[in-house]
Amino acid sequence: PPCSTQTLIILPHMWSSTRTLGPEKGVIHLATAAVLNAVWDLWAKAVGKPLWKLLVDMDPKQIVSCIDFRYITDVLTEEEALDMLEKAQEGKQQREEQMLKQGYPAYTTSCAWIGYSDQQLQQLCTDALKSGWTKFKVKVGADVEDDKRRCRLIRQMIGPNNTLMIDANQRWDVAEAIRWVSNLAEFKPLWIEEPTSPDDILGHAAISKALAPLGIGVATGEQCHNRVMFKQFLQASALQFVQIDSCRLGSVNENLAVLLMAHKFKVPVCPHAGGVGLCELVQHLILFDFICVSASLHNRMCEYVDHLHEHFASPVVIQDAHYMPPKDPGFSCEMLESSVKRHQFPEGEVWKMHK
Ligand SMILES: C[C@H](O)[C@@H](O)CC(=O)C(=O)O
Repeated sequence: PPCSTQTLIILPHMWSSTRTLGPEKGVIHLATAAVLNAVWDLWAKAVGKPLWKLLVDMDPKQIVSCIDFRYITDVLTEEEALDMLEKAQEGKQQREEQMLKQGYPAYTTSCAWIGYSDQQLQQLCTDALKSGWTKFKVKVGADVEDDKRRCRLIRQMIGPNNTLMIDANQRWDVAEAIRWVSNLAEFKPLWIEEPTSPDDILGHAAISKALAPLGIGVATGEQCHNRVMFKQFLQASALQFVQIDSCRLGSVNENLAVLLMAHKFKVPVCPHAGGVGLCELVQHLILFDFICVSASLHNRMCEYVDHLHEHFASPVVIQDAHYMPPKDPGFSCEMLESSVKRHQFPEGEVWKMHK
């Protein structure tokens, strides 16, 4: 491969040299993550495997060697991680075959962005139900009466047995979040996503405790910048759904640490994928999670949004609301040259059109 495992081990430790610009957060962390994601893409391409298969075929010791355990050994040691991975070897082949056959369950965010008219909601929901979707996420937080109307509309359309989640994108303070979500409890959301600041771990814990009697969980993670924050969210029982992001965390390496910590705390991972290319990348990580870590699909689902896939050389394949495992070698992150050219700032035609 273009880089040995050794390289993937050393690179995370390079981060410590940029600690004044982070550490392990902000643009430095995002940029380092992008470089490492590219290295994982090259490695998978070099061995002719989609990344999920490269990870699944790796020995547990090799997986563990890619993880930086600094700052998380109080909840997950290298020995515990290895033990978990070795235990999950049992049934691995069957789970891989299950994924190849049925794919990984997904939910859609594409029916209910804030600002859609009721007619749009109804049409998009109708079309999604016809395509086999059973899990729907509704954006909330602008106006509580508007949220009630939209959630009522969606719940009426999808029925009582399908799954509804709500997402506030960090809108509220803690008390406001509890009040607002309690007003939406009648629609039985499985989770409230990003109810408050993504940095407020104890705030999430208070919201989680207050909403538990209503059967509503807390989901967060798309803006959670590193494994140390996820560790504390898990320690504080501040979330019931871990929403890893393939580009926010320090690449595959740090996502591996979070998948294992979530498994240790028995908290399901439901990845964030609401931005360009995020579906393409994170599908690899959640396939690895099911096949080699959690071995469970209970309360687990990967986000899907239906935009911008046309810009990728290996766009996601969704069948009956499931992510079908990628077949092309790599991390599915290669963008079409034509798309890159058109969107190149400031000479690309997309920019010239708006002059
Ligand atoms: C586009 C951003 O990722 C965000 O707005 C989407 C989001 O919060 C989600 O998909 O969840």
